[in-house]
Amino acid sequence: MGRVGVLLLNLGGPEKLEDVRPFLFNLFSDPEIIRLPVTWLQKPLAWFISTSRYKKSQENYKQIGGGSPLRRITEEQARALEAKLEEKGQPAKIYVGMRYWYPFTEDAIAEIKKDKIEHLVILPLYPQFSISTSGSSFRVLEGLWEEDAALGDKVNYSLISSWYDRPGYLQAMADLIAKELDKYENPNDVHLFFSAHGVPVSYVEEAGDPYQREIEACTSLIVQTLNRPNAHTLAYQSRVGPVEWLQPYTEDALQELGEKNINDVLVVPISFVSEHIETLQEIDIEYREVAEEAGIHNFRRVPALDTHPGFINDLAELTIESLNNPSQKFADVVRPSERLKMYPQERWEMGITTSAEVWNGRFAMLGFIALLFELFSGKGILHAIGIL
Ligand SMILES: C=CC1=C(C)c2cc3[nH]c(cc4nc(cc5[nH]c(cc1n2)c(C)c5CCC(=O)O)C(CCC(=O)O)=C4C)c(C)c3C=C
Ligand SMILES: [Fe+2]
Repeated sequence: MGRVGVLLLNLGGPEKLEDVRPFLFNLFSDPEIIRLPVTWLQKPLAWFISTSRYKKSQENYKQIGGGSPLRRITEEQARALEAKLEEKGQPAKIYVGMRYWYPFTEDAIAEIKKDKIEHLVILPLYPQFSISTSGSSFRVLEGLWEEDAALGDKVNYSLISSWYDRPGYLQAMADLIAKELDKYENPNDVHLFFSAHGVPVSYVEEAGDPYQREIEACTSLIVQTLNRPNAHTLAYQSRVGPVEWLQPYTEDALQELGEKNINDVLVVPISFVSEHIETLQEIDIEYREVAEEAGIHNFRRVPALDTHPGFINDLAELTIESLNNPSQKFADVVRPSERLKMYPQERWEMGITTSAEVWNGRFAMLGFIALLFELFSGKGILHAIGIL
């Protein structure tokens, strides 16, 4: 076999407070995150949302030390995987490609070309597939392959779309949970609270995203592997915007546990394998407050896998299996139809409803864009009637 590379895909995160706004702009420019009926509105909308959201988001990053640890942890995972592959007799160079911040996926591919890699394993660091995460990174890669015939000719790639059911990963998760459970006075009485990152319902119901199915299957498999008598709940966190996301929402599920007088809750984050803002800030700070208010006073969390040896070993085995077996290609991966509007919600309801708010938002945005246009061009209705 010729030169082997592994491309680890991840979301990326702002490393400094000044990065937050351009990071959010990149995120909301992605049509797999927000899709509008007219493509030319995508960038103005991304500008509008990132501008209105970044201060609040900066406050959250301030609470975790001023930036995301995602790049550092992903690079540590890359080094650990490289060492494990070497140990297993399958040397490979590992690359990190982030979707919304440095090092970008495009830069990783430029390195891969420069290094003359012949076999590339594309491995997203998301255990479950979603159109909004692995799917979005695959789209970027597919575009690069289409643009550059030399890539297709020289780099033989192997795509892994999800791996939530791997026994090594499940065992690593079960080990982490068991270790935390055993720190409680009565481990069997602790309620396990699986918290997954949410996605809008339309992704699953209209675009056919397998994410919810994979999250549910993953939760059941972890519970089976753990093999303890603890009760458990699955809920979805990190909702953004006015549309309906997967339910139950984490805050509602915590409220419900509080009403049932459950005091010992252990949160298990399952959509992501590294510590990041949604574990360190959202769960550890925001949801802890929600839990306290709901009467849950012993609220703890299982740490993310990061460079857990069993997990890294499983990634190495997955890489070797993928090199030896034919795998999926970009065209095999679930994608929404180009015409599908994934946000905001389309169903109309009367009264002060989500739909009404969405339409208000749309009109406000159009008005805002028209105002910007007038300010820059000096032409328009406000000039005509003498207001500007
Ligand atoms: C499997 C994990 C993730 C899914 C699914 C996902 C979907 C998704 N996310 C947003 C909006 C935001 N995500 C943000 C940060 C963020 N998202 C994930 C993972 C998933 N997102 C991670 C790991 C991170 C954090 C990176 C870090 O900095 O540590 C943010 C920015 C943070 C904030 O301002 O709150 C936004 C916004 C949408 C809309 C979406 C599905 C459509
Ligand atoms: Fe997200």
